Amino acid sequence: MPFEFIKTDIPEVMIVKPKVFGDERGFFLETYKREDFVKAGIYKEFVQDNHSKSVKGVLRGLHYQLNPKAQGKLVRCIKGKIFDVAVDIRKNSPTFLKYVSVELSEENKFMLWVPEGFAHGFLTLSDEAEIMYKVSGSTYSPEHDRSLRWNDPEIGINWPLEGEPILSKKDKDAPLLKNADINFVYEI
Ligand SMILES: Cc1cn([C@H]2C[C@H](O)[C@@H](COP(=O)(O)OP(=O)(O)O[C@H]3O[C@H](C)C(=O)[C@H](O)[C@H]3O)O2)c(=O)[nH]c1=O
Repeated sequence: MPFEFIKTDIPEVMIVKPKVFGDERGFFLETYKREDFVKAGIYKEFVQDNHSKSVKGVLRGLHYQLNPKAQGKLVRCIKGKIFDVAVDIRKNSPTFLKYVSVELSEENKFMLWVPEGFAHGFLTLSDEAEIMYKVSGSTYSPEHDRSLRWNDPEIGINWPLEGEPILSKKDKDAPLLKNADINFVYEI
């Protein structure tokens, strides 16, 4: 099995550890294989691939797209290191507002599966970091794109910050949860 699916404190959120084949030339790894991910319960079709680069201290998030354009994300860091976070924002979920955080890096090659119904964000820990992530469910829909304040005390993410983060205007002005537009409902 080329992937190890590691459970987290939130059942739907998984850390995916790919099998890395190293040799004197470098390395090879499979970064996605539908049959293995379906077996692990990640069955939604991927419809878009994204790639972003950030300098140290950049914090992107917390972002999500509203239903019916919700997105799942399979995130990996191909250069540098990030502190990646998935927050459960599904109303009446037993893990509502709980979050999973994990360091994803060029080194560890770990991936984080962020399902629909979760807000996603990350802090850039290395001088530069590049992430590539597969998106399931819906393609980008600006009308459904939403932000949630990165440091909302109701969520209380313990970001490993060294000073103030570098934020986009959208993220600086993001609403707190109590004012946010969220329409995810937990389904058994
Ligand atoms: C997300 C997205 C953005 N764009 C355009 C819209 C803006 O003109 C520009 C930058 O967008 P934004 O500032 O929203 O990029 P991020 O701050 O990296 O947002 C992403 O970062 C967090 C961590 C996420 O999980 C989401 O994928 C996404 O919200 O790219 C597109 O054309 N397509 C897209 O799918």
